[in-house]
Amino acid sequence: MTMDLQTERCGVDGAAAAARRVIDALVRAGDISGADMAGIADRLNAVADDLEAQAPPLRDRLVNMWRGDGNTRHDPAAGPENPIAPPLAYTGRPDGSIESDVTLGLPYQGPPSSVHGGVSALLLDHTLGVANGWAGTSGMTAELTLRYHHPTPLFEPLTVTARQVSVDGRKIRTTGAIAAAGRTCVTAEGLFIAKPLPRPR
Ligand SMILES: CCCCC/C=C\C/C=C\C/C=C\C/C=C\CCCC(=O)SCCNC(=O)CCNC(=O)[C@H](O)C(C)(C)COP(=O)(O)OP(=O)(O)OC[C@H]1O[C@@H](n2cnc3c(N)ncnc32)[C@H](O)[C@@H]1OP(=O)(O)O
Repeated sequence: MTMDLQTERCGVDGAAAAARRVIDALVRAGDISGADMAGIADRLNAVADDLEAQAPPLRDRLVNMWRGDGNTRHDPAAGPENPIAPPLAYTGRPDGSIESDVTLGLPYQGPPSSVHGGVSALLLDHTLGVANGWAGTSGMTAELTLRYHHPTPLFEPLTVTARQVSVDGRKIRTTGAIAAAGRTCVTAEGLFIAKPLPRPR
């Protein structure tokens, strides 16, 4: 049996998805488009003014972000309420592995038509962390070693996988990979140190 690791949906998801569309469309359009960028900047600033005027105190939002004890919804890799997250949606498997299918567009570009190496590192760091959560022993990333075997393509389905390999005292070792069309593009090995951090309450 597998399990969908996404948490409950809530209202900000729709606005975050729209913001994600805007980011993608802006990067896609650029200054060679005929778009009225000054007018678009005014409209986007008006949206930001509205949100800023209604935002709760930062402390309240932090408490809200860290409610519950499971996966969070705000992180920059899988957070459905964070517009800079693609976002990854995980499936956890009984063998301890987790998997996410994602296609990345121009905002994540590094080399031509390829995923930025730092973006791959972000996605793998987070995915290894979620694999630790799925396995039941989580920690802080102490070391993350990446090997970039082949360019990771934009605009094509990618599979991001991870699994916890061992727990030795406080040291947790976890591996993961990003593959495209069955070809491994990036592999990761992480050392995590178990260290409970209190959630803001
Ligand atoms: C990650 C928690 C998030 C909270 C989530 C809550 C619930 C989880 C539920 C589901 C999970 C879902 C999502 C999570 C997804 C993603 C997670 C994102 C991960 C991150 O984005 S995380 C940010 C980046 N990360 C940091 O910001 C770390 C900064 N750093 C420190 O906070 C400390 O540095 C720390 C804690 C690493 C160690 O500090 P410390 O004082 O606790 O440990 P200490 O020094 O006592 O060492 C004990 C033994 O570990 C060895 N050791 C220590 N560090 C080592 C290293 N670098 N390399 C090799 N070995 C090392 C020592 O050599 C000793 O080994 P020995 O016992 O053999 O002597």
